Amino acid sequence: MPQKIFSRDQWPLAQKLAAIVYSNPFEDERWALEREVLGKDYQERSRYVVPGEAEELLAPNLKRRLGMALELMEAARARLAKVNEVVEAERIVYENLTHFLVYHEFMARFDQLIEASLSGKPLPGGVSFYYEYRDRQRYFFSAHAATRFSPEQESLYFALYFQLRRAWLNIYRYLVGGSEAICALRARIWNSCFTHDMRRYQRSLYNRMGDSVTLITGPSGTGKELVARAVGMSRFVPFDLKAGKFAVDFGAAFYPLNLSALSPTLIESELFGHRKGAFTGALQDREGYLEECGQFGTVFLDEIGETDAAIQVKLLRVLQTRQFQRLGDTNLRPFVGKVMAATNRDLPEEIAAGTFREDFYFRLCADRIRTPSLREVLSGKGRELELLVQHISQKIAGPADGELLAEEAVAWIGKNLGHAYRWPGNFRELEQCVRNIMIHGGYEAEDLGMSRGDAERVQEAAERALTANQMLSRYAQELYRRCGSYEETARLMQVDRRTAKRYVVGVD
Ligand SMILES: Nc1ncnc2c1ncn2[C@@H]1O[C@H](COP(=O)(O)OP(=O)(O)OP(=O)(O)O)[C@@H](O)[C@H]1O
Repeated sequence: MPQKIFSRDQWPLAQKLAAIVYSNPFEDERWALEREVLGKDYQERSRYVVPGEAEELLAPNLKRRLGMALELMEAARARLAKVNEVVEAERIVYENLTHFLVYHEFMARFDQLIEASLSGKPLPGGVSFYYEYRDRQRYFFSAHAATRFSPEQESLYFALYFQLRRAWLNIYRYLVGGSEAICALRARIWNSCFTHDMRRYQRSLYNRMGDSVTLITGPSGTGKELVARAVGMSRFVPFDLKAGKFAVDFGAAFYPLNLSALSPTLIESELFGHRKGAFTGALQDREGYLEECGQFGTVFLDEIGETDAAIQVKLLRVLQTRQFQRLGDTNLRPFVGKVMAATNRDLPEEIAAGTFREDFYFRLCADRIRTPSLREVLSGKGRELELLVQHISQKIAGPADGELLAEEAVAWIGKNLGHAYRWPGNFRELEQCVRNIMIHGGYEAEDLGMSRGDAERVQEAAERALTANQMLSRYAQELYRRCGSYEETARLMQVDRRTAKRYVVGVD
């Protein structure tokens, strides 16, 4: 007969503490759970955090939760040693809380590994603290046969929690902001790493996520590449027990390729690799990214909406069969990594226009993430603009002058652009705006006055005697190019979506 290891009073608390550990840290429900557990002691967290700020701001209740969990676990451990059979649900919570405690004890050590890898200098000599970590797990797990694990399982847990820490830091490190839109984006990225069910992920999905392609869409300059890096660098990497280190260096396992910047032959050669002599200039055999990236790597196909039909077919085949050939070679080679793709185009619209293959699209969209426009990010309450400008100013002017530059830039933007400015270049434009303010004391916004592009268009209209409809069509095409969606184009033109599309596709 299975027996309980948590007392009747402790059990609800133990369950909730474990649920927090396995919930998405960027979702509101998780914080609601924390509030429930801590009651009047709960401290609100700051959403407005830029990378590098103290962790306590993000997780102000962590110490208290750790204290509570440790107390429960010591009592449960003593009971566990005395029972023959343990209730399964309690065993699971006991295991979950062990991970929670041990992970936090070793977090700083994980951070050292992460920093080293991101700085391009992974620590030599493997992971020295692995056995300390394992022994601390064993302190709790060895209390009963039901919670003892094989060495492989122990190292799997170690690798999973290293992944957890990487994901957490990567998401915060790259994406700045505390608006609803950015918080929702962070939560979405977390799901792309661990799914919405982290217990299932830990049980069975951790080494299957490479099978799902992640597609990132959103207007230009909204951080699609940042998102791709955050997901790609947060993939599961197993710990090699024999070698005493992780199977690959996560910091070197991300392979970005901008498809709009390269010719079709170069794209193929970069992705698929080639045999010596496959084309002029192919002086020796070469591995492509699909091969080089290996099982734990990620190939990021940026600007996927710009690829020509032939490449779309080839990529579709890779995703369907998980095999490919080097250029000029007949051998089929397996592709075992993950693919991510990004575009600012509206792919369903591209499909309707016949420029993007539908079957390819449905191979790409197993997991979709949309990055919000800067206008959307700034539309909520709060001091989001200040926060973003501060982040940018620190980056470009350094710690000594960052603060001052930020104040100057926020004041300038408030006075000259105001809330109505729509930031067509999104985050990238904001960066350039701050730089201009630093260099020239001001910024010539695209929406202010007539930009050179607009002037040229007016001149063209006059010379070629464009009709009003043709003129509108040029304008609509320009808007569509910048924002990538018919909805947004329609909103900016203040017409309905069908009309906007008619102008974009062309009325003459
Ligand atoms: N939320 C954000 N937090 C911090 N930096 C951001 C954010 N969004 C965008 N950026 C910055 O904006 C710039 C553009 O980002 P990125 O290149 O990832 O955009 P993109 O969406 O891939 O653009 P494109 O479609 O033109 O390729 C980068 O310098 C990036 O660091």
